[in-house]
Order: sequence, then C-alpha cells, then structure tokens
Amino acid sequence: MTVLEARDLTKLYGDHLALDRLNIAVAAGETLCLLGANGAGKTTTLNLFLGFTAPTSGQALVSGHDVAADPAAARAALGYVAEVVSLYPSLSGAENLAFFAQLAGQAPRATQRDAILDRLRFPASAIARPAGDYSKGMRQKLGLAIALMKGAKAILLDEPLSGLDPAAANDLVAVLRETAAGGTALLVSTHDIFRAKDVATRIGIMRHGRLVDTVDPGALSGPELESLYLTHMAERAA
Ligand SMILES: Nc1ncnc2c1ncn2[C@@H]1O[C@H](COP(=O)(O)OP(=O)(O)OP(=O)(O)O)[C@@H](O)[C@H]1O
Repeated sequence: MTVLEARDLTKLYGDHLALDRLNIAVAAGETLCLLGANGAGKTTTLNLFLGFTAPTSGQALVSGHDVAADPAAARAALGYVAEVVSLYPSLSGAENLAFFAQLAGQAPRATQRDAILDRLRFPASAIARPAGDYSKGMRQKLGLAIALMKGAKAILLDEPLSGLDPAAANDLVAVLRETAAGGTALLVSTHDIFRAKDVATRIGIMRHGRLVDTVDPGALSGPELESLYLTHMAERAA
C-alpha cells in the first residue's frame, strides 16, 4: 500500500527550479533513500510532504491525502525527524515524549511508550535524564519515538546519520530497518552512499532537482553504487 506519493511534484523558488517533476511512491514497510549532493532537492522534497512549503505544480500525497488540499489529514499520518531533533533541554526524555504526544492529541500508556523505546533500543536509564544531555543518536531515537507514538504511517528523516559515530550510526541503521519492517514507510534524505545502501529498500539518486536514477541497493555492491552515483554527478545537466 502506497503511503507517500509524489506526482510530478515541482517547486520553483523565484526562477530557480529546486524540484522538477518528481515522481516517487513509498509503500508501507519500504525505505526510500534520496541520495544527492548539496542543493539536489532532497530537503525541498521533504518540506513539500510536510507542507512547510507549497508546490508550484504537481502533488504530494500522504496516505492518499493531498498535502496542499488537506494539510491536517496529511500531517496526522506523518512523523518527521529533523537533522537536529528539537527537544526541550531541561525536560527529561519522558517529559518531552509526553509533551509531544499531547501535542499530537495522543495519550499513550506508559507500557506502549516503553515498548516503543525498547524497540528503538533507547537506554532505559536515560529516559529520566534531561534531554539536553542526550547524544545526537539518542535525540534521533527520541524523534522516532515521538513519530511512532503518534502512530505515523510514514516518517521523514533528514540526514539522520550525519554526525553519528560509526557505532551509533550502525545502531540507528538497524533501528530504522526494524522500524520499516514494522510497516512504516520511511523517506530518508542523505549524502552518504554507503549508509543509504545499508538502510534503503530503494535508492533515488537526485541531481539539480531531478530524480536521475532509482536503484535496488541489493543489486549493487557499495563500490558499484558509488561509481554509478559519481557517473550521474559527472553528467552534464540536460
Ligand atoms: N527557501 C528557499 N529559497 C530559495 N531557494 C531555495 C530555498 N530552499 C532551497 N532552495 C534552493 O533549492 C535547491 C534545492 O535545495 P535543497 O535544500 O532541497 O537541496 P538538498 O538536496 O536538500 O541539499 P542539502 O544536502 O544541502 O540539504 C538549492 O539550489 C537551494 O539553494
């Protein structure tokens, strides 16, 4: 079942074409990684699904709801994990979770919360500590927990693995794979070819606002994917 869909999604900033007729579909249980250099249009794509900016033409749909036409319904089905997850630093992880759950109109039980934290391998001893002390990996996990507690059908993640040490990145990759396997659709923006291969069920290569290729990560080795990516980056814009 398709959860996220872009139909000829296009965004102009002034006369600059940031996104050019993007067509993607992400089903429940899938992870699509958008891979591309700075300025390729990855964040613009996420922002259009989130309704942070309006498309110039085309549609972004979440669980069948057009984001521009019915932003509340689309947003209700979406979770978002920003590159830097905003938390209240003086509140504990538990208090942050309770606050954001309330904001989303949810009142999850402690058992449900604990099951989600357990699944995300969030250290139980840390949940009562102020969120200001959390590492980036812990903040990402709390961001995921907020999305899962909300019951999001799709979660968008902007550069979730950048700035993580290798152990924390490996751990988060495993957590993201398990989250998708649980039936959530994930759309991830990244610069990191090798991590994209680890986490994705499909990789979309973007350049200058266009999706120039879609790759099955299982069909290519890491070096082959890198070589394909570099070939696309070297091609002159059409
Ligand atoms: N609010 C804005 N106003 C004008 N131009 C913008 C705006 N947001 C993005 N752009 C431009 O649109 C293009 C796509 O940017 P976008 O942030 O989507 O790329 P990206 O692939 O996410 O890059 P990065 O990896 O650096 O985050 C870039 O040329 C960028 O300068």
